[in-house]
Amino acid sequence: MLNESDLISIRREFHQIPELALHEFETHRLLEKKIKKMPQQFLTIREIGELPTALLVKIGGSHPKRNIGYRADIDALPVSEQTDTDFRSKHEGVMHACGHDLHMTVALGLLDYFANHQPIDNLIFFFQPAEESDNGGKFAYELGIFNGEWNVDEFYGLHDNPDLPSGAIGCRNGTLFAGTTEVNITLTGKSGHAAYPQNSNDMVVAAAYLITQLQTIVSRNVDPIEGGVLTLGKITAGTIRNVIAGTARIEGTIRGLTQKMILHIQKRVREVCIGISLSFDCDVNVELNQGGYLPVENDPTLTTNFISYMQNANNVQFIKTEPAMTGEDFGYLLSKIPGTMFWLGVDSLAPLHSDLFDPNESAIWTGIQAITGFLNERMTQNV
Ligand SMILES: CC(=O)N[C@@H](CCC[C@H](N)C(=O)O)C(=O)O
Repeated sequence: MLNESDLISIRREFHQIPELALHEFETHRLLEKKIKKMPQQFLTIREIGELPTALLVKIGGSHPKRNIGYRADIDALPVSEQTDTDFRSKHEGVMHACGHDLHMTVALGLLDYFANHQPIDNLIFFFQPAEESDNGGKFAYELGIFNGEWNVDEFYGLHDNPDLPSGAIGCRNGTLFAGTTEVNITLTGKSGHAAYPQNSNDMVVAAAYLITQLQTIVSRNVDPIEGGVLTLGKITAGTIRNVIAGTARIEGTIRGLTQKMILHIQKRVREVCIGISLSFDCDVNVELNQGGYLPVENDPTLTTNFISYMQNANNVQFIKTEPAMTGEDFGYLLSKIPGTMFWLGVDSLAPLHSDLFDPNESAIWTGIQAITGFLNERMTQNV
């Protein structure tokens, strides 16, 4: 069986080979390599042709009453790692800045445990591509991969949390994560010579005003008690200092804990863009709902059961958490299959998505102990 040192080494292997959504080929191969080293008596590996970097693994139970699913996302982010660790990313411009390397390692630890200790129920592990973008979970579900003998009766999954103590389990009933909408805005004016601004329509200036006005939506049009987020994470405009940019592109994301709030922010984004179009006499094209994620809604019954176990387990530090404005495409799977998403504390000084993100690896072993304990308890229950 894998011990804590083995698992930390595995995490570091994954950390060095981060890959973007739907391009997790090296990661897929490493997952397969690790899984094939485990006892194969109860274990079945399934490839998915239309989603080649995904992996499904079933552990056959001794007296199965249900199929319990566990999901780990496997993709990374376009971030240039700035940590000075000796196992930093070998893929320039790509980093596991959201801790999905740690998610995979916890899942492998669980899989290894149950490959060595046959569970009562069937367990189905889903190593999922494309959480950060491209809706990997929804794509997989719509392929029908959970049909037939691979159906999942209840689904569990975690996300690492840099603000919780290492190894702590955080959770709440109801909404855990926000819903999201990706925002793409293209401004089209008229390019020209830097020395003759009167003959052009400068989209750098229009974009600057647009961003400033968009950032009044949350501060002036949203109930601060309910909250909402509009982040404009990427802007591209211009090619060189002495050419006036005829186009600009802004990419961002909307977050809200209710669909009503998300639609309200979407409406204001469109209205502000119309205003800029008029005031700068330019075309402003707005694309919304690209890759939007549903809020993560925890199933009341299963989550009450999960929280009850974690609150009473001797080896678990449980923390009841507030809703978060992070998105997670696990929200789609939980809209189809009841289950629970929860946090695993990793005590990182740098936040998620930071180029200095550095989770405490002790969380891996602690998390695996807590989750195996919960799953073993769950499989003895007749509800
Ligand atoms: C846990 C986490 O960081 N999730 C991502 C999900 C991204 C959703 C989508 N691509 C968007 O940007 O809205 C997050 O940024 O919260």
